Amino acid sequence: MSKISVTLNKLDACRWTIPKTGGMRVPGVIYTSEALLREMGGDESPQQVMNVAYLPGIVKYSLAMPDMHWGYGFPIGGVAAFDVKSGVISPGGVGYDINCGCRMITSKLNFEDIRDRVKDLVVALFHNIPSGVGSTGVLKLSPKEERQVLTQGSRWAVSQGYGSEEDIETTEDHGAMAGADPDKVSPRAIERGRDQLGTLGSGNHFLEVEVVEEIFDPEVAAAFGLSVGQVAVLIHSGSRGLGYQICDDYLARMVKKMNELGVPLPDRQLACSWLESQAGKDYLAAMACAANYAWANRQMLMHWTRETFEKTLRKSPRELGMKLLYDVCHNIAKLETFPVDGKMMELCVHRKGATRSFPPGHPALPVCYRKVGQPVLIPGDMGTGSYVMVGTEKAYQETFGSTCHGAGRVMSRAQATRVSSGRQVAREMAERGVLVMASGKGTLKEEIPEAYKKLDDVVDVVHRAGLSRKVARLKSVCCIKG
Ligand SMILES: Nc1nc2c(ncn2[C@@H]2O[C@H](COP(=O)(O)O)[C@@H](O)[C@H]2O)c(=O)[nH]1
Ligand SMILES: [Mn+2]
Ligand SMILES: [Mn+2]
Repeated sequence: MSKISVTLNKLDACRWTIPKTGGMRVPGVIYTSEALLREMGGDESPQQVMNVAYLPGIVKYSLAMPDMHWGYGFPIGGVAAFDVKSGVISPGGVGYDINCGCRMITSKLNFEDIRDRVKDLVVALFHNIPSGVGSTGVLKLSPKEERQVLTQGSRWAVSQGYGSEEDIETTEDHGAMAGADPDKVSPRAIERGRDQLGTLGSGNHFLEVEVVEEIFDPEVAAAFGLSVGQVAVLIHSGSRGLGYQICDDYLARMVKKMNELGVPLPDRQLACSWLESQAGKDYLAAMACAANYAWANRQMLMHWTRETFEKTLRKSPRELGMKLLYDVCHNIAKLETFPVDGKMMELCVHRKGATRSFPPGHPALPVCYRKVGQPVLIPGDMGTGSYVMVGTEKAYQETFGSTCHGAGRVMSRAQATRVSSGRQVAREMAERGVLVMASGKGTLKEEIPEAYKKLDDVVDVVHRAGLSRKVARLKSVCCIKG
């Protein structure tokens, strides 16, 4: 990567701009705060915001959210939109874990109902939800079944008895992205996807039981079915080895053809293809397959979560009332329409570690949320919990309908492991009132809360900037990690 120094000009309390210099086609805009910027130290993600601005067809600006940190090519927390006619698509702008995302399940339970059963719950969840590096699930898909998963997404899982029609209604894109073509997925990726459906993954992926601690917006909270003291579950997982392999395959194909693009780029990791080229179309069709796999995956994980609650607490589905609040993706590229300079424009919006944040009235929202806006799920770390926010008109106008996706790392995994050397992380978490279990030997050390920015700080920025509004804060009670 060529080294260029980054000039950051403060625009207002929440925004810094990077002026257009060199080969940049648009300026950069970073949503953050003085404190978060200071904490980032030497992280090279502002440089990456600049690099993304070199890509052909980019519209308005190259954006980053306050949870930003270094990623492959594009920063994590990055958002960039490209004209579908003159722009490109880049696998590094989506990320290796295609359609990594979160889903939240609300319940009729109050913390009092589980207070004495938290240990039983975490043990049962850990036992029933396969997790860890390369973990395999209970299914070994036939080639025909896997093609169905890749094209039908959540609907395939529901057709097999994992959940209900109602779950599909409250999943982004109804849990299936159009245009998925399994013929654009390599045999190696298909092989990797065969036995990993219904598995959580490793490290940062988790399944967490949480309790609603504070409500900020009573009207929206009521529409989302949230109240203080209520028990909810947050699941964070993605497309497993299949998505990783698709990203890797298409990066290799696009890197090989970088010269054909005819546009000098500051970083090979920005490998991309014209949206109208065969490689661009093939990547979109393969990416949609991975997105659908991830939705089916989270649907199955949710099904086993419901079953685990039923068996452990000896309650019926009706008594538990475990309802899918919403499922959002935070690593994706989507063809969407936005106003640009007073005209509606067809764009390919890359959200890499960024969440869609659509406003009230948007036709893509389920009818039940159309009056209030899209639920936005923002996890923090295993010792903290998460926020539920709501999408806004400001995000629609300013950030191609996007907001942050989490707290975002401040330490690499290696750094976190060094810092926590000799510490009993599970015990520390228990002292904070969170029971944690992990598959990976080093996972808890890599995932210490200090490895992430403070969730309150990140959420404050997007709330003050108007990119999404606070609805509720939830506290972790127990968590299983990969
Ligand atoms: N509530 C929890 N949040 C967590 C945990 N581990 C990570 N995180 C947050 O999730 C996002 C996900 O981002 P990704 O880029 O890794 O997909 C991350 O930024 C953290 O803020 C957890 O155990 N519980
Ligand atoms: Mn992921
Ligand atoms: Mn993720």
